[in-house]
Amino acid sequence: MTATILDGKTVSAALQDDIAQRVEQFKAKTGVTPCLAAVLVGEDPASQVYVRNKERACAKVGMTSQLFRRAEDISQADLLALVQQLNQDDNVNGILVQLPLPKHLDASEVLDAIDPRKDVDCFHPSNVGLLSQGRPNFLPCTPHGVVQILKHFDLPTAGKNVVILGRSDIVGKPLALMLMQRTSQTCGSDYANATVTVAHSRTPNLKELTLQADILVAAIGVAKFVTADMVKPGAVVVDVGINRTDDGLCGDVDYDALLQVAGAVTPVPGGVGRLTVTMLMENTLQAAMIQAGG
Ligand SMILES: NC(=O)C1=CN([C@@H]2O[C@H](COP(=O)(O)OP(=O)(O)OC[C@H]3O[C@@H](n4cnc5c(N)ncnc54)[C@H](OP(=O)(O)O)[C@@H]3O)[C@@H](O)[C@H]2O)C=CC1
Ligand SMILES: Nc1nc(=O)c2c([nH]1)NC[C@@H]1CN(c3ccc(C(=O)N[C@@H](CCC(=O)O)C(=O)O)cc3)C=[N+]21
Repeated sequence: MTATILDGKTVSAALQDDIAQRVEQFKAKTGVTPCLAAVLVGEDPASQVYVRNKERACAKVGMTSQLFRRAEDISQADLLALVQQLNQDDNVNGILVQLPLPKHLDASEVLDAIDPRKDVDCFHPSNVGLLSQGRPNFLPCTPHGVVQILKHFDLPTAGKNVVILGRSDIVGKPLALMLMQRTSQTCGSDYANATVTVAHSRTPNLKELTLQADILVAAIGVAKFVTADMVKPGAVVVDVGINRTDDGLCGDVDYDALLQVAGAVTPVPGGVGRLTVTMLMENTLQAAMIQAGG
């Protein structure tokens, strides 16, 4: 058996064409060009990849992007002041503060300071609350990207056992929230209604769990952690990991070995990461529309 490769590039290109058209219409109607501001403190490698690809994608769909690079040793007060400045800037529709932030900074305080209407990452407590209640304002980019890939390849989640490795606020937790709902805001009830298990570093007997998964999502940040013996034959494997190794970028799953076992698998690069960027473009357009009054 050779797994279907869930190519994120095709999915992303189709969605970006649609976003570009809606950006064009929005511009024609309002005269406003949606603008995304990203704040990058220090030099986290995964963030560098993200920042580069975001700038390209903004240009592609007809939006503007601004990057605010700050030194590793920026103070909490200076970073909060930057966020306030972007909150108040009417030309900025979306604000994204790259994570992780250096250890001396209080990330929660910084993320809480972002105007919820510009919170394109969906990190603000009010946006997370709305998401958990099934009435989201923004959908978090990476989890939304995972759902869009599954939809594109006609792999519904309803009634399926989904096992998510990782419980972070950026991937594992919001993805679990989305998939356990009765319906997905963008993809309907077939792309929700899963039975979700979330595993983490304190989960014993991980392999017993992963072997139960119809859909296995890896988001832990450990290169090639998921091996072929952990996957049920025919299962769908979604690899969210972005790890930099001597051989380039690689995900959290042993991709080559899994091709012989899984029914379908996302590559890294060229998988979920592409969709994260694209769903960020979608959220920036949504933010601009909300700020323009509907
Ligand atoms: N493709 C994309 O668009 C994106 C990719 N990423 C990538 O995804 C990966 C995960 O990112 P993120 O969620 O931010 O990571 P975090 O480091 O915030 O969280 C990692 C999670 O994995 C768990 N974990 C770590 N090691 C193990 C293990 N050996 N067994 C079981 N669970 C484990 C941790 O458990 P515990 O909670 O107990 O510590 C934690 O819940 C990274 O490679 C990151 O670069 C991130 C965002 C977007
Ligand atoms: N506030 C915040 N929000 C995030 O969503 C966030 C973050 N901080 N910090 C870093 C992680 C990581 N992340 C990636 C997104 C896209 C690619 C991406 O474009 N990946 C391409 C890479 C292609 C390439 O250039 O080689 C791919 O996988 O095909 C990678 C990584 C978002 N993150």
